[in-house]
Amino acid sequence: MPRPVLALTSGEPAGIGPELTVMLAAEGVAGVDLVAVGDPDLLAERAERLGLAVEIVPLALDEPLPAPRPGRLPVWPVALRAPAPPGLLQVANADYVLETLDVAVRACLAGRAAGMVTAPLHKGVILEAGHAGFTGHTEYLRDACGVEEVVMMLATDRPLHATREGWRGPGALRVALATTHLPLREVADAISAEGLLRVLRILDADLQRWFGLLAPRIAVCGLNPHAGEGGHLGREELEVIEPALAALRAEGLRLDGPLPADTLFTPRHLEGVDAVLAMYHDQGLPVLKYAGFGSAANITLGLPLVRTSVDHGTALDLAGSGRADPGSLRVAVALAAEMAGRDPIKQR
Ligand SMILES: NC(=O)c1ccc[n+]([C@@H]2O[C@H](COP(=O)([O-])OP(=O)(O)OC[C@H]3O[C@@H](n4cnc5c(N)ncnc54)[C@H](O)[C@@H]3O)[C@@H](O)[C@H]2O)c1
Ligand SMILES: N[C@H](C(=O)O)[C@H](O)COP(=O)(O)O
Repeated sequence: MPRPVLALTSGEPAGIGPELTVMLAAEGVAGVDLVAVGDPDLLAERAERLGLAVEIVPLALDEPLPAPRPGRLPVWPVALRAPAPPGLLQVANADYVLETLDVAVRACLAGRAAGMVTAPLHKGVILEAGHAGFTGHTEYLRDACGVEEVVMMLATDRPLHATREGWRGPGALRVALATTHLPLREVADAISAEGLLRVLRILDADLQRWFGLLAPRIAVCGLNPHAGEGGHLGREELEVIEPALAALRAEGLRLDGPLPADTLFTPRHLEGVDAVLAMYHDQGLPVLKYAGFGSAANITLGLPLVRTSVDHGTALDLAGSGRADPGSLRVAVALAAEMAGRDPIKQR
């Protein structure tokens, strides 16, 4: 089987993305043709700063890739708009970051890459550059691919309580989100039965498609403490979540809940569960990151392409220091390669 080509966008240029990219290139990735998307001079500078011997090979999208070897990094070039010293965000480089995503999407949709892996970007600086409404890769890729709904899911291969096979197997912890990046004040209003139907259908379908989990079992969190305490602590469970789950059960989905989130994330309740749907970002992701920060990956479900990402942000405090841990990037690349090899449906 040919090695999958993966496009690795190097992320916010002032953050740790460029140095993680060259770290990975220096150590090499078995079984994958990794092509960075970013500024070749920036990547060369970060490699030199870290004392890494990395041969940067700029290429046009349609040029053949050189034979992969540790220390060689093919790059689909995108030019920085302004110098990018580590740790110092430049509004002028927001368009550079978005262009790297556009190039990777183009490569995937044209069949040049089997998937994309993204190093972290900085949402704030992209908003400051005038891209109103920007909320992250997830929704940007949804729009770039022309689909209506996507789902953010993080998975870790080292869950705290796992006893078995990691993120590939039944011991994995996978947490998907019903809502992503919005102020907490707006969360309750953003949860609708229609939205839950869309999210859970995508989650169910893509756990099968990308993870090979037939008839996955999904545990759904309530929104309120104790899942609303029978309506005394909020009525969203009774009026929104339960009706949506009932409709989906009638379609054959295997759903538990809505369950109190605090006890759902305990070993006994996670037993046999393939994924948890949390109602909002900080209901689900702190648990996931506590269990596996540094060895987890972020996956966008619902896209016509493979996209994985790291479990962390731009870490401006570490940028340029060489102290950032490339563990999550390794996991994101390995998972993207596995997903690309599994997909039986090339296009939705
Ligand atoms: N995939 C993504 O693009 C992504 C993911 C998360 C956050 N972000 C963005 O990153 C920016 C900064 O977010 P934040 O400060 O909340 O989170 P962060 O992950 O950048 O940093 C949180 C803490 O974790 C540490 N850390 C992060 N990555 C590390 C690594 N690889 N090795 C060692 N330590 C690491 C940092 O030094 C910091 O102390 C924000 O704009 C946020 O939106 C992007
Ligand atoms: N919520 C994600 C996390 O905490 O890791 C993250 O911000 C990434 O979001 P995008 O993949 O949409 O950029």
